[in-house]
Amino acid sequence: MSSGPRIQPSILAADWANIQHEVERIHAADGVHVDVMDNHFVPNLTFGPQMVEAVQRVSPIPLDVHLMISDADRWAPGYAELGVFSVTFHAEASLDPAALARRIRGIGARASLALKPGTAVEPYLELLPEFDQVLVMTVEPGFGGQSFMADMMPKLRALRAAAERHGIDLWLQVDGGIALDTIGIAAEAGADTFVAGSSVYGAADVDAAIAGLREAASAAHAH
Ligand SMILES: O=C(CO)[C@@H](O)[C@H](O)COP(=O)(O)O
Ligand SMILES: [Fe+2]
Repeated sequence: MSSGPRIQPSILAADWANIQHEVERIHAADGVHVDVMDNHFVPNLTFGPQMVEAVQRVSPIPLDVHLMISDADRWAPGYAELGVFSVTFHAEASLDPAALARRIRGIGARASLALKPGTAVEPYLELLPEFDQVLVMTVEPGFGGQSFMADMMPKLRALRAAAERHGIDLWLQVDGGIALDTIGIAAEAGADTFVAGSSVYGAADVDAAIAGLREAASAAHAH
Protein backbone atom coordinates (compact mmCIF):
# COMPACT_ATOMS: atom_id res chain seq x y z
CA MET A 1 0.00 0.00 0.00
CA SER A 2 1.13 3.54 -0.75
CA SER A 3 2.53 6.00 1.79
CA GLY A 4 0.24 8.88 0.71
CA PRO A 5 -3.40 8.91 1.77
CA ARG A 6 -4.69 5.34 1.50
CA ILE A 7 -8.22 4.72 0.24
CA GLN A 8 -9.92 1.45 1.17
CA PRO A 9 -13.45 0.94 -0.20
CA SER A 10 -15.72 -1.13 2.04
CA ILE A 11 -17.42 -4.10 0.39
CA LEU A 12 -20.31 -3.65 2.79
CA ALA A 13 -21.68 -1.30 0.12
CA ALA A 14 -20.81 -3.61 -2.82
CA ASP A 15 -22.97 -6.07 -4.76
CA TRP A 16 -22.28 -9.34 -2.94
CA ALA A 17 -23.71 -11.43 -5.76
CA ASN A 18 -20.77 -10.27 -7.90
CA ILE A 19 -18.03 -10.00 -5.32
CA GLN A 20 -15.14 -10.86 -7.63
CA HIS A 21 -16.16 -8.14 -10.08
CA GLU A 22 -16.71 -5.73 -7.18
CA VAL A 23 -13.16 -6.13 -5.84
CA GLU A 24 -11.65 -6.09 -9.32
CA ARG A 25 -13.26 -2.79 -10.19
CA ILE A 26 -11.61 -1.02 -7.22
CA HIS A 27 -8.10 -2.10 -8.30
CA ALA A 28 -6.98 1.56 -8.15
CA ALA A 29 -7.63 1.63 -4.40
CA ASP A 30 -4.99 0.79 -1.79
CA GLY A 31 -6.92 -2.03 -0.20
CA VAL A 32 -10.37 -3.51 0.24
CA HIS A 33 -12.06 -3.10 3.63
CA VAL A 34 -13.95 -6.20 4.73
CA ASP A 35 -16.53 -5.75 7.52
CA VAL A 36 -17.16 -8.85 9.62
CA MET A 37 -20.22 -8.48 11.89
CA ASP A 38 -21.56 -11.14 14.26
CA ASN A 39 -25.00 -9.77 15.25
CA HIS A 40 -23.74 -9.68 18.84
CA PHE A 41 -21.01 -7.05 19.08
CA VAL A 42 -23.08 -5.03 16.60
CA PRO A 43 -26.77 -5.39 15.66
CA ASN A 44 -26.00 -6.59 12.14
CA LEU A 45 -24.67 -9.74 10.51
CA THR A 46 -22.39 -10.07 7.50
CA PHE A 47 -20.07 -13.05 7.01
CA GLY A 48 -17.23 -15.02 8.56
CA PRO A 49 -13.86 -16.49 7.65
CA GLN A 50 -15.02 -18.55 4.67
CA MET A 51 -16.24 -15.48 2.84
CA VAL A 52 -13.10 -13.53 3.78
CA GLU A 53 -11.00 -16.38 2.39
CA ALA A 54 -13.00 -16.28 -0.86
CA VAL A 55 -12.51 -12.52 -1.22
CA GLN A 56 -8.81 -12.93 -0.45
CA ARG A 57 -8.55 -15.50 -3.26
CA VAL A 58 -9.91 -13.15 -5.95
CA SER A 59 -8.85 -9.69 -4.75
CA PRO A 60 -6.14 -7.87 -6.73
CA ILE A 61 -5.51 -5.59 -3.69
CA PRO A 62 -4.74 -6.31 -0.01
CA LEU A 63 -7.52 -7.12 2.47
CA ASP A 64 -8.08 -4.90 5.49
CA VAL A 65 -10.38 -6.94 7.74
CA HIS A 66 -12.52 -5.05 10.29
CA LEU A 67 -13.82 -7.44 12.92
CA MET A 68 -16.97 -6.20 14.64
CA ILE A 69 -17.28 -9.35 16.72
CA SER A 70 -17.34 -10.28 20.40
CA ASP A 71 -14.54 -12.35 21.91
CA ALA A 72 -11.89 -11.10 19.51
CA ASP A 73 -9.22 -12.93 21.53
CA ARG A 74 -10.71 -16.20 20.38
CA TRP A 75 -11.51 -15.41 16.75
CA ALA A 76 -9.12 -12.75 15.40
CA PRO A 77 -6.04 -15.00 14.97
CA GLY A 78 -8.02 -17.23 12.58
CA TYR A 79 -8.53 -14.27 10.26
CA ALA A 80 -4.81 -13.46 10.35
CA GLU A 81 -4.13 -17.06 9.35
CA LEU A 82 -6.03 -16.51 6.08
CA GLY A 83 -3.07 -14.41 4.95
CA VAL A 84 -4.88 -11.07 4.92
CA PHE A 85 -2.90 -7.82 5.05
CA SER A 86 -4.40 -6.38 8.22
CA VAL A 87 -6.68 -7.51 11.06
CA THR A 88 -8.56 -4.89 13.07
CA PHE A 89 -10.31 -5.91 16.29
CA HIS A 90 -12.25 -3.73 18.69
CA ALA A 91 -10.69 -2.70 22.00
CA GLU A 92 -14.11 -3.25 23.60
CA ALA A 93 -14.10 -6.92 22.50
CA SER A 94 -10.68 -8.01 23.82
CA LEU A 95 -9.53 -8.78 27.36
CA ASP A 96 -5.88 -8.15 26.46
CA PRO A 97 -5.45 -6.05 23.29
CA ALA A 98 -1.64 -5.97 23.49
CA ALA A 99 -1.40 -9.79 23.72
CA LEU A 100 -3.83 -10.21 20.84
CA ALA A 101 -1.87 -7.73 18.71
CA ARG A 102 1.31 -9.75 19.36
CA ARG A 103 -0.45 -12.94 18.21
CA ILE A 104 -1.73 -11.28 15.03
CA ARG A 105 1.71 -9.89 14.21
CA GLY A 106 3.28 -13.24 15.01
CA ILE A 107 1.06 -14.86 12.36
CA GLY A 108 2.21 -12.25 9.85
CA ALA A 109 -0.68 -9.76 9.56
CA ARG A 110 -0.68 -6.13 10.62
CA ALA A 111 -2.40 -5.61 13.97
CA SER A 112 -4.98 -2.86 14.23
CA LEU A 113 -7.06 -1.60 17.16
CA ALA A 114 -10.54 -0.12 16.64
CA LEU A 115 -12.30 2.29 18.99
CA LYS A 116 -16.06 2.84 19.01
CA PRO A 117 -17.19 6.49 19.23
CA GLY A 118 -17.87 6.16 22.98
CA THR A 119 -14.48 4.61 23.77
CA ALA A 120 -11.76 6.93 25.08
CA VAL A 121 -8.34 6.71 23.47
CA GLU A 122 -6.22 7.56 26.53
CA PRO A 123 -6.03 4.03 28.06
CA TYR A 124 -4.52 2.74 24.81
CA LEU A 125 -1.87 5.36 24.12
CA GLU A 126 0.88 3.47 25.92
CA LEU A 127 0.07 0.28 23.97
CA LEU A 128 0.53 1.86 20.55
CA PRO A 129 3.95 0.29 19.80
CA GLU A 130 2.16 -3.10 19.77
CA PHE A 131 0.02 -1.93 16.84
CA ASP A 132 0.46 -1.07 13.17
CA GLN A 133 -2.81 0.83 12.88
CA VAL A 134 -5.60 2.33 14.97
CA LEU A 135 -9.11 2.67 13.57
CA VAL A 136 -11.10 5.60 14.91
CA MET A 137 -14.76 4.89 14.17
CA THR A 138 -16.54 7.99 12.91
CA VAL A 139 -19.96 6.31 13.10
CA GLU A 140 -21.46 3.79 15.51
CA PRO A 141 -20.31 0.45 14.05
CA GLY A 142 -22.90 -1.80 12.43
CA PHE A 143 -24.14 -0.08 9.29
CA GLY A 144 -22.96 1.80 6.22
CA GLY A 145 -24.41 5.09 5.03
CA GLN A 146 -24.37 6.93 8.37
CA SER A 147 -23.18 10.51 9.01
CA PHE A 148 -19.54 11.32 9.81
CA MET A 149 -18.94 12.29 13.46
CA ALA A 150 -16.55 15.25 13.38
CA ASP A 151 -16.34 15.18 17.18
CA MET A 152 -14.02 12.15 16.91
CA MET A 153 -11.19 14.35 15.56
CA PRO A 154 -9.56 15.00 18.97
CA LYS A 155 -8.91 11.23 19.19
CA LEU A 156 -6.95 11.36 15.93
CA ARG A 157 -4.91 14.30 17.18
CA ALA A 158 -4.12 12.49 20.44
CA LEU A 159 -3.09 9.35 18.51
CA ARG A 160 -0.91 11.28 16.08
CA ALA A 161 0.87 13.05 18.95
CA ALA A 162 1.36 9.77 20.86
CA ALA A 163 2.69 7.97 17.77
CA GLU A 164 5.24 10.74 17.29
CA ARG A 165 6.21 10.53 20.96
CA HIS A 166 6.72 6.76 20.57
CA GLY A 167 8.56 7.28 17.27
CA ILE A 168 6.43 4.68 15.45
CA ASP A 169 4.90 4.53 11.98
CA LEU A 170 1.29 4.07 13.10
CA TRP A 171 -1.39 4.21 10.41
CA LEU A 172 -4.46 6.16 11.53
CA GLN A 173 -7.61 4.90 9.89
CA VAL A 174 -11.10 6.42 9.91
CA ASP A 175 -14.26 4.52 9.05
CA GLY A 176 -17.80 5.82 8.66
CA GLY A 177 -19.28 8.62 6.59
CA ILE A 178 -16.07 9.29 4.64
CA ALA A 179 -16.90 11.23 1.47
CA LEU A 180 -15.58 14.22 -0.48
CA ASP A 181 -16.92 16.69 2.06
CA THR A 182 -15.57 14.91 5.18
CA ILE A 183 -12.29 13.25 4.21
CA GLY A 184 -10.36 16.53 4.48
CA ILE A 185 -11.53 17.04 8.07
CA ALA A 186 -10.13 13.63 9.05
CA ALA A 187 -6.90 14.11 7.06
CA GLU A 188 -6.27 17.44 8.75
CA ALA A 189 -6.70 15.79 12.16
CA GLY A 190 -4.05 13.20 11.31
CA ALA A 191 -5.81 10.31 9.52
CA ASP A 192 -3.90 8.75 6.63
CA THR A 193 -6.03 5.69 5.87
CA PHE A 194 -9.65 6.11 4.81
CA VAL A 195 -12.45 3.57 4.58
CA ALA A 196 -15.22 4.59 2.21
CA GLY A 197 -18.27 2.43 1.53
CA SER A 198 -21.21 4.29 0.03
CA SER A 199 -19.13 7.16 -1.38
CA VAL A 200 -17.17 4.71 -3.58
CA TYR A 201 -19.58 1.88 -4.40
CA GLY A 202 -22.49 4.31 -4.65
CA ALA A 203 -20.66 6.47 -7.20
CA ALA A 204 -21.39 6.35 -10.92
CA ASP A 205 -17.65 6.31 -11.65
CA VAL A 206 -15.77 4.31 -9.04
CA ASP A 207 -12.28 5.24 -10.34
CA ALA A 208 -13.15 8.94 -10.22
CA ALA A 209 -14.54 8.55 -6.69
CA ILE A 210 -11.32 6.90 -5.45
CA ALA A 211 -9.11 9.50 -7.18
CA GLY A 212 -11.27 12.36 -5.85
CA LEU A 213 -11.06 11.10 -2.27
CA ARG A 214 -7.30 10.67 -2.53
CA GLU A 215 -6.90 14.19 -3.90
CA ALA A 216 -9.13 15.74 -1.24
CA ALA A 217 -7.18 13.97 1.53
CA SER A 218 -3.81 15.07 0.08
CA ALA A 219 -4.96 18.67 -0.27
CA ALA A 220 -6.13 18.80 3.35
CA HIS A 221 -2.99 17.12 4.65
CA ALA A 222 -0.79 19.73 2.97
CA HIS A 223 -2.41 22.52 5.05
O1 LIG B 1 -17.48 -0.58 9.65
C1 LIG B 1 -18.33 -0.01 9.02
C2 LIG B 1 -19.70 0.18 9.57
O2 LIG B 1 -19.78 -0.40 10.80
C3 LIG B 1 -17.95 0.55 7.72
O3 LIG B 1 -16.78 0.01 7.18
C4 LIG B 1 -18.98 0.93 6.70
O4 LIG B 1 -19.01 0.06 5.64
C5 LIG B 1 -18.69 2.31 6.19
O5 LIG B 1 -19.68 2.67 5.29
P1 LIG B 1 -19.89 4.20 4.83
O6 LIG B 1 -20.15 4.99 6.09
O7 LIG B 1 -18.61 4.60 4.17
O8 LIG B 1 -21.03 4.13 3.91
FE1 LIG C 1 -15.58 -1.02 8.73
